[in-house]
Amino acid sequence: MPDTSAPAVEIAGLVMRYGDKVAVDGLSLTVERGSITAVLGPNGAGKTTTLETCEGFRKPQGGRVRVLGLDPVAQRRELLPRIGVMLQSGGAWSGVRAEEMLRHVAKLHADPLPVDMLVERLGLGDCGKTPYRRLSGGQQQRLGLAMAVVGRPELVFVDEPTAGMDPAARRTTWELLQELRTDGVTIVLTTHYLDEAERLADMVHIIDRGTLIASGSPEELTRGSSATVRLVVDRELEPSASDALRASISDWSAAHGVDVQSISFGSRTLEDVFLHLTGRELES
Ligand SMILES: Nc1ncnc2c1ncn2[C@@H]1O[C@H](COP(=O)(O)OP(=O)(O)OP(=O)(O)O)[C@@H](O)[C@H]1O
Repeated sequence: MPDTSAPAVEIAGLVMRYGDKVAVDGLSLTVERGSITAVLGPNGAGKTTTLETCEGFRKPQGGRVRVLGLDPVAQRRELLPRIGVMLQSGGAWSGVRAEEMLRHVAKLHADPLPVDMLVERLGLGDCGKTPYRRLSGGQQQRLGLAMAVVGRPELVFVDEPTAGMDPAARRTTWELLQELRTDGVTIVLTTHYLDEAERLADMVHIIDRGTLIASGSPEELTRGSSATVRLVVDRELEPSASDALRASISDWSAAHGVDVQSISFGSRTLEDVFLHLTGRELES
């Protein structure tokens, strides 16, 4: 019987190397069931390597990984029917037509989602007869996502799901991921897009150089401390208004003996969080 009480993913002290290069350096994190969890980090942070280890494509060189309570390498046959995987690229034969590929994958599953519904939902109708190699990058991504979810998995791993997509395709993809979560599917995605993590994820794990540097909901991570005052107004301020505000705050602070360390207009974002923690920009 599957263990339904175990977290969706448990990673404890994971170490992964390529030769001398340490790609994942003692990473520990947990993914709760039914959540959308984003693993956020810059290029080369170790996101894909971590995902590939969870998917059973790589064996941990140190530490322990459990997915739905199972060892992804030793219990791969048991795990595979319960997870969906969207790779960063590829995953289909170059000459196969998009819809044909999806129907083929659907047939591998006991109770697949209706292919027509997925084709329609992901806007793949126009390119259903197009060979895979002629699809645009965004279309290949959407087909990859459809292939990952067609088997009604409990847990889906998606690597950079919207990389290279136009804004409309990104929105469609986000909506589909949110619908899956509503249906109880757990989603683990990697991204280096801050807005994607902020808009979509219930939980964000920020990793850098193979190590976890912060975890929390987007609200928790961007909240700041009680020493941070955030003023939200209902319209854009003209430059003169922010000058006047600055002057008033400065007068008030002087009168109350408060030392204002910084005033910023606009909110703290995950980019600020990353910069604060690492001293580097995420999307450089
Ligand atoms: N097959 C490989 N051989 C050697 N080094 C590798 C290999 N795959 C990844 N690396 C290195 O391991 C580190 C982590 O790579 P990984 O792809 O896991 O990071 P990532 O966070 O997914 O990056 P990206 O956003 O660019 O995909 C990087 O320094 C990368 O260059």
